[in-house]
Amino acid sequence: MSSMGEFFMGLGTLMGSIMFVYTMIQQFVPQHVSDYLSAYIYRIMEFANPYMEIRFDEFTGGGDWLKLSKAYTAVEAYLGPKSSKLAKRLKARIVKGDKNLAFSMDDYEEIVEDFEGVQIRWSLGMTVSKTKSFSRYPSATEERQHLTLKFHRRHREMVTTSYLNHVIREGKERLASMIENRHIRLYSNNANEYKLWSHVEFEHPVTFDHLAMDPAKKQEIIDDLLTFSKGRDYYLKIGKPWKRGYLLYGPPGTGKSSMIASMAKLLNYDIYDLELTAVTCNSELKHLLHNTSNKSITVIEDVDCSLDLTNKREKKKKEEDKDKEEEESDEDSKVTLSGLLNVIDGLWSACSKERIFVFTTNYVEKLDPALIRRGRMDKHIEMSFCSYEGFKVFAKIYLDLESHELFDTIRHLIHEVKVSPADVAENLMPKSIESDSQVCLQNLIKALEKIKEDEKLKAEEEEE
Ligand SMILES: Nc1ncnc2c1ncn2[C@@H]1O[C@H](COP(=O)(O)OP(=O)(O)OP(=O)(O)O)[C@@H](O)[C@H]1O
Repeated sequence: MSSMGEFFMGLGTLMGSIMFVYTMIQQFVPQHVSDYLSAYIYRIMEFANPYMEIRFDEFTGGGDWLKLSKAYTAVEAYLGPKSSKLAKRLKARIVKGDKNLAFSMDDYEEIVEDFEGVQIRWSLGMTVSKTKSFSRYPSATEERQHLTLKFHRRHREMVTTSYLNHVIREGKERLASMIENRHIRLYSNNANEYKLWSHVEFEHPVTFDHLAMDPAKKQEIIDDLLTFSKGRDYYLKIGKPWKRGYLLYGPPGTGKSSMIASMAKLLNYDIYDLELTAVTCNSELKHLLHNTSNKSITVIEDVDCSLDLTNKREKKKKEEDKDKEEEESDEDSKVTLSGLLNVIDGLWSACSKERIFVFTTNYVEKLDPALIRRGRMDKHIEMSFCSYEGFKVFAKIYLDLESHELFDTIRHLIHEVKVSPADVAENLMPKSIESDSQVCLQNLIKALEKIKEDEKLKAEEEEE
């Protein structure tokens, strides 16, 4: 390690001397001679420097279309444990859910590791953009990190093949285990004006076990999700992007949001809660979706309320010619149905893997058929009023009861009225930890009888 350090000191002195002499000469020679000399000096310096560099930038792409580099992320993960052992200056942070501090290399810090007898130097640098823009995405465009790998050029072959393969493989393995052990994140696109997405740790305790619905239907959904998550080879074989769309529809309080939370918990995917009304145009929508991660669920809740995405468009189409319709829909909102279809279904959708889209609505009949056709929304799931099976799930969870003489009365009542699972849960839930299960069941019966009575009165009024 010291020999590499000594060499760099020696090399630095030599370069410094050459530059000094060159600066002196420059003052006395004409410009064209100076240009000629600088080209030569550059070549001499390159020749004298036996070390090579490979740089990994934090972001790839250009302008506003930056994407976090996968290679950088893998290298960063690989260097994590090495930094805490080798670096003299470290950054420390607390990772939520972990008792220990996590360490990484500080800015401009270097570490040297030995790989099969070869010394390899890693350093963390920073590029700060000179032009301070006032765009919505300053963090990505103005301050970017890069990791640089330095080694002797006689090891070029080994470093660019076996060493880097080893780095990327180990980094990816570490990333996978970090993702498995970390908390699911809930991202939102309208919480912070300086970031595309802000996130919180998603700590919702609901799982599929808590969902009150027909057990066979629940199992079908679980199987579908698990098959999807293991479907890498299948999607490659059929030549389609690895993505799946779910449409959850049904009245309020039937568990659509709880279903999304359960899906994320089952697959350990992050959730991107996309608030369409906060998106100003199709291009911003594209940018937002381009910056979501693989293994994630993008959710658009109450899609019927989100801009002009309902079958109004279909009706208009019949009445007016196409150009006029496009103009009008542009006036209504900048995010158009075709813009949305393009990001979930077009070429852009193939830029990521293992992605789920979930749309929810209380009014499925209002949606444009183009939005929900099979292939786009692969699975349509009706979340409906509470069934006797649903009630049994709540009774088991809240009261630890699997049977009771009052269950029969409840079975008949639930069959006769339309009551949402949310209402059943609300009325059955014990008012205090000590509440008697008999009392809880009686409360539910009273509530169901009241609903039945109200429905009867309403029907009579409508008849009159
Ligand atoms: N099928 C269900 N299983 C278990 N709990 C449910 C179910 N449906 C509703 N709930 C309970 O009712 C509450 C509201 O449910 P949730 O928000 O998931 O319904 P939703 O269909 O998304 O409603 P909305 O359409 O109004 O957004 C939750 O606290 C949840 O615990």
